[in-house]
Amino acid sequence: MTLTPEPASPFTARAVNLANCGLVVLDAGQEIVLWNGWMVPRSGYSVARVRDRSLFEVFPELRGSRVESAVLAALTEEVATTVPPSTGRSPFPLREAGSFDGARIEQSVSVTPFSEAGERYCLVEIRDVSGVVDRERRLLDHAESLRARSYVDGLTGIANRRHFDVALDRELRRAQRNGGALSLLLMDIDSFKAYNDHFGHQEGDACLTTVAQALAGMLKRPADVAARYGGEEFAAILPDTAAGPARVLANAIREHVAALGLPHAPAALRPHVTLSIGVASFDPGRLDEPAALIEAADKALYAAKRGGRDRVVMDGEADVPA
Ligand SMILES: Nc1nc2c(ncn2[C@@H]2O[C@H](COP(=O)(O)OP(=O)(O)OP(=O)(O)O)[C@@H](O)[C@H]2O)c(=O)[nH]1
Repeated sequence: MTLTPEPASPFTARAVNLANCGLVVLDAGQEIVLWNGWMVPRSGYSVARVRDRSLFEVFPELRGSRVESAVLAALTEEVATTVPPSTGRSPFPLREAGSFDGARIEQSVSVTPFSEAGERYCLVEIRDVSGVVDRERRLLDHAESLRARSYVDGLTGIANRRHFDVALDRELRRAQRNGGALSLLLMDIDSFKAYNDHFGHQEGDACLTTVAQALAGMLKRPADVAARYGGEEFAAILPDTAAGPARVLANAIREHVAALGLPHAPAALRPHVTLSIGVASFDPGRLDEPAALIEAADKALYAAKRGGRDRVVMDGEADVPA
């Protein structure tokens, strides 16, 4: 099985053929002088097929690859190189033993120069790292899905508070830079304690989810963010939206939620679930930091509650007595 410049002892040949990786030795002319048993079923080439042929004649697609550079560096400069698995194509057209139409195995290739009896050679070791690469891929996918989930509210499926904080900061900076508009809506389900007390906490959760989805459905622009701000409180970040259009949208959201006709508790103001909404808009020098904007929207929301609920109050109207 093994091909060497000098006949290998049966003991050495057996060990080389048992190695759990591809072992290929090239002479100074890049011709194959050793091809171990691991290579045969994975490449489909027997020792006889590769004998005295250049590695690059056997595998023309290696020309111009990192493996060719590594072989040249080893044979001309005696430099050892490891070619790690890459996200692109694996260098050698090797497949699982016995499967010639399956996927290429992922490979880590090292090329090491050595001299023997005044002749220069290089040893090419090819390891099957498919398992490791596969695990890494799955870990990356998992990390990505965890990252995505960490920005989503587990109950309602809309953005969570963390997402809201990041988005508000980003959009405020953008508004600062471009001198653009930005509005923030803070929304609270009216008399939600009564809802929970009457229907139970589970029904309360279902109601929160329905309202959250209804809110998200009302925001049409890609940069708009609908978020669960806290318990039964929601927020909407509306980039490029001045106070006037924000009021119109806030009223549309309020009406849309009311029109869902979700039955409310007898103790509530209306027979159906309603929202109170506070609106504040980016105002350079006054409301240009997240905390200030949130405080203004919260004050407006509080005024909406004091004013009788099921209404929209704008920043600035908040000080008007109910
Ligand atoms: N089911 C459910 N209830 C929640 C959740 N988070 C907060 N709540 C409830 O929401 C209710 C909020 O009540 P309050 O802050 O007293 O306000 P309210 O009854 O909505 O009254 P107003 O806001 O003044 O209209 C509390 O009973 C909380 O327990 C949640 O995740 N699920």
